[in-house]
Amino acid sequence: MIALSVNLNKIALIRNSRDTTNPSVPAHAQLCIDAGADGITVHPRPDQRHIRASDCFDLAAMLKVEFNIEGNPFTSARKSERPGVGDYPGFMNLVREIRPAQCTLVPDTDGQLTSDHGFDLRRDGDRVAPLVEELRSLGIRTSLFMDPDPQQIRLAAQTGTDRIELYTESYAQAYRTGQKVDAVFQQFVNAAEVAAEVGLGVNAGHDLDLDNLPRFASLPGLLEVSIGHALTVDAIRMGLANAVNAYQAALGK
Ligand SMILES: CC(=O)[C@@H](O)[C@H](O)COP(=O)(O)O
Ligand SMILES: NCC(=O)COP(=O)(O)O
Repeated sequence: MIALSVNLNKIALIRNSRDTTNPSVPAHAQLCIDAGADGITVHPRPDQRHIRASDCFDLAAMLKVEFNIEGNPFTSARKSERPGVGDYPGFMNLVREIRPAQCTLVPDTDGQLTSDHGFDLRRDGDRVAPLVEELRSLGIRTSLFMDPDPQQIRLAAQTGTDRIELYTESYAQAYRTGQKVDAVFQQFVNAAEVAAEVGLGVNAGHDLDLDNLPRFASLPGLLEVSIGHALTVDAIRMGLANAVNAYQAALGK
């Protein structure tokens, strides 16, 4: 069964547009869980544009399902520029204190609009491996955000990580345009086969939606998808519980 981890970034984005606690991130996490979500994902960025460090602590205090915290491990602490909002402690400091079930390392720079590439482990593998070792020593399952590149995935195994998360934007784009969907999906199949060969679990995410998910769910060995943007948009139309049910159905569950 492929786990559905709902990313709550966009719930926090709506909240941050006012000085308010509405919508409540923990309350919406509970709605997702009550509707059958298998996990909750957040991506606290240094500018705290959506998920704040405080959200991560609030979620950690109430979640009874897997908590996956995603982010760039090399970000440093940053003072909040917004009155009443706590400072960003730095990604690794946050994860060390919370110790979520899973931590997905993502090579985003601070100013990126969204995540748009996987790790280059030829360049950064020596920096990433010690962090993977530390996180695993804290009992945290690790995952590295990767492009569907077999050579990079082989390098990921050398870091000691438990899993990779395949960055699925190229598949979503192919699906949107109807261009070369089979060929692009085959790249992900090849990547998943290499991951299995080198002993890595396979997660996936970014721009998965109700249209492209059923086909992607046929990926061999897929363990988990984390979905936020499209699911939140669908929830505006059909309600959050119905959206979670629809995504679970799209996963064949
Ligand atoms: C790594 C990834 O693709 C997502 O986890 C990320 O959370 C998207 O970030 P935004 O919600 O800030 O676009
Ligand atoms: N890791 C992907 C994720 O958590 C959500 O990505 P998206 O569905 O918001 O594009």
